[in-house]
Amino acid sequence: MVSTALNAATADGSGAASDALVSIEGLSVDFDTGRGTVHALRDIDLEVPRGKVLGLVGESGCGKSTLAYSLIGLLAENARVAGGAIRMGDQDLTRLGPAAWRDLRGRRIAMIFQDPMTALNPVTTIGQQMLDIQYRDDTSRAAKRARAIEFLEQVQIPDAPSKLDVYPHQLSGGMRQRVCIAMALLTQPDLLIADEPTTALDATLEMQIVSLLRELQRKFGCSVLFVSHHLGTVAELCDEVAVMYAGEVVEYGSARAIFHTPGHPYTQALLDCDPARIKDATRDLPTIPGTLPDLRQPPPGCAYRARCPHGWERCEREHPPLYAGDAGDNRIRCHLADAEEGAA
Ligand SMILES: Nc1ncnc2c1ncn2[C@@H]1O[C@H](COP(=O)(O)OP(=O)(O)OP(=O)(O)O)[C@@H](O)[C@H]1O
Repeated sequence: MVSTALNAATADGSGAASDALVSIEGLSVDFDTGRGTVHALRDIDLEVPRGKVLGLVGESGCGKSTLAYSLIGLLAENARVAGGAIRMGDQDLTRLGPAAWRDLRGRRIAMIFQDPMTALNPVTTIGQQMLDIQYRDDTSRAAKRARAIEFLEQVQIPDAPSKLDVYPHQLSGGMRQRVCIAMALLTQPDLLIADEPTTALDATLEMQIVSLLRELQRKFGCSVLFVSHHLGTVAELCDEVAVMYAGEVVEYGSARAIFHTPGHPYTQALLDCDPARIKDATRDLPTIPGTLPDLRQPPPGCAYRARCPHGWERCEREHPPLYAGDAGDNRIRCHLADAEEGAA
């Protein structure tokens, strides 16, 4: 079956009907700074498939968090949507005002953060915070309390009723992140955004949280946007993957295509640098030579050109569109994938 995330960007631009929960269409986001405008997202086309996990990977500074925060209306004050739309149902999220966002956020779209303390109020008990989230529900306090306990049990917190009375600092980091997941799922959102949710945890806890997320995503049927540096975690958890570079999506497709037949030289380089894939433990960890371009002045042509081992003159001159990849269910922003170029 063709991946749902691909339907909006069919090579011929026909935009076949798809089962996307969210369609990001030509989204561009700028940050205004005293030293110029940072073009953090440039013409992003992507779909978050309904009931699946979409992974977002790429080097630090490529725009992953900006994309994630765009989807929940939490961009920094100096951010500006410079173009495009984020469609969810009949709404364009880029046009929502504060009241509409308050209605949507936490109810239909929820987020878990890298540092659970970002989301938890340090001076309020876990129980009170979980009651507060249910303020819209027309149920008794006892029913809300029971639901809070039920969700703490869903995230496998032992002796859940007793945890309602504790403060966040009384829990371990792993337990705090479980509480955040319980709080995020409490309103049964359609979309859960997870921005590096396991980075602060050790490897064992990371795997526990990832398998918990997978189990809960299947149970609740929500869509998940999972932002991570850890390719192994993304491979474990995600159905589809978007690879970002310098504010653009440079490749996307099924996790199978991205990890087994990567088409973009940048995706290949990312995989080559993944510590989990390097068999020879005595070797120094390889890195991708060069640095991200200055996003105040993104280069014309291919943004990866200066670091790419394959680049040629066309890459400097012509910005590559998303071409269909060999895997059949991936799209690649690289002239190497241009079938006509190959045929020439
Ligand atoms: N508030 C801001 N003002 C100015 N520039 C910003 C702001 N927030 C992010 N940026 C810039 O936008 C670009 C994208 O940043 P973003 O945080 O989205 O990347 P990222 O891929 O999530 O990185 P990381 O993995 O380190 O979180 C970077 O060049 C970053 O410096």
